[in-house]
Amino acid sequence: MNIAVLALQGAFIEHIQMLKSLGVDTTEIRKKSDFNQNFDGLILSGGESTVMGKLLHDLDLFEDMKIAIEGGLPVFGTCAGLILLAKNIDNQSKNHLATMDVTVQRNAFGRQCASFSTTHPFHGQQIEMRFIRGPYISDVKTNVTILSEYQGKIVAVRQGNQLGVAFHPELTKDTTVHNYFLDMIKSSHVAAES
Ligand SMILES: NC(=O)CC[C@H](N)C(=O)O
Repeated sequence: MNIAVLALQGAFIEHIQMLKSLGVDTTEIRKKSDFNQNFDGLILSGGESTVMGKLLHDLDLFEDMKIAIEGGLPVFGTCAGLILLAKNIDNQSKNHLATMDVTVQRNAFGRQCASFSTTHPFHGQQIEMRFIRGPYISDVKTNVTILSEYQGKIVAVRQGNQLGVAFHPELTKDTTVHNYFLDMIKSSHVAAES
């Protein structure tokens, strides 16, 4: 298995380290030609969604990425990565890849100094969740499955090949969410073969 990680800005190194600890190969996406290689899934890390969104355009990666995700490439967005995937952003007019039928509210849990960690269920399993200026998901269409809510706010969702979380699993030692993503990819392979 080989997972591409958008490596322009933000917490991408931590995703790469976690994937390596799970025995998964990684491809860093820094320029358009990196995206032509073969990989099984894509991770969009936390960071600053406005910066990453702009860089995707500047580096001419935007269209290729949007087409690949819409064509079924499994994608996992954490925090700013989730914002990149959202079709609607409540407190901002400009969206980015807009592949996921969710509305997000940026910086919904307060400023950097209001960052916190908690133990909370994700898809029925208690995991450590670390929130750093994270968004929450204020609305989803019926084709979106809610995987976690924290204090009445949706913080993890899945829509087909797309997984989005408002927190930072890559900054903890808990591999549950990454394993969930890897299982999504494995079952999409099985579906494609049968
Ligand atoms: N930790 C994060 O990824 C923060 C996301 C950031 N607030 C944004 O809107 O892009």
